[in-house]
Amino acid sequence: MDSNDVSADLAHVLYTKEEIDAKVAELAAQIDKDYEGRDLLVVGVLKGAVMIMADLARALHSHVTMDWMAVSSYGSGTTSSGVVRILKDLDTDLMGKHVLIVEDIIDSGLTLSWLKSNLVSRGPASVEICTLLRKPEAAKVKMDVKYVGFDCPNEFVVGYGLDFSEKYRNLDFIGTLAPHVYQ
Ligand SMILES: O=P(O)(O)OC[C@H]1O[C@H](OP(=O)(O)OP(=O)(O)O)[C@H](O)[C@@H]1O
Ligand code: HPA
Ligand SMILES: [Mg+2]
Repeated sequence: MDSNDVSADLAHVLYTKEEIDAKVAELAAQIDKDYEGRDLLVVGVLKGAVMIMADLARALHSHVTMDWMAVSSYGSGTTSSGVVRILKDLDTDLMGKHVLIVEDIIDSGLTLSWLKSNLVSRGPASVEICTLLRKPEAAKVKMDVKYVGFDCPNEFVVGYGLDFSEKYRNLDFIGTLAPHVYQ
């Protein structure tokens, strides 16, 4: 095998490109329906949400504007520190806007629960959450999430925006990392 082949670092494929594409189309159709007649601001959470944002935004038929926020709670490890830092704030004033936060994953839920209350405090008309993945067994806080792609196993996952030490974000599928990579 090519020593540069990333597939050697993966234990299992959880969601193929085709499964992700179908799920994103499903989420977009539901969002279009729910926000019919309303302008929507989609907020992508850098960097993990780049792939889902790009694909979801293109699948939406509603009028949307896009903005980005960068927060970090993981650094280079595999567990959340719980300390959320804003690395880049929004350029948009949220007052009176319908906001949809778009995330790649809800793991402990600490990042999004902090982010949601931060955005709610800015006076928007509404704030909802769309996440491609959620780990129900890892939840440390209870959160109301309107749009969920897949409930996934409580394992460290990579691909389609999700990284381990900044690697594997570019995979077009999602898989679990082989233990030898992080142990
Ligand atoms: O539910 P939680 O346990 O808080 O974890 C989820 C968050 O962690 C990851 O971001 P990370 O901080 O690794 O930054 P990144 O998006 O740049 O990879 C992921 O993209 C979510 O934002
Ligand atoms: O399982 C994960 N993989 C990659 N990044 C993450 N951030 C939170 N959970 C994860
Ligand atoms: Mg990360």
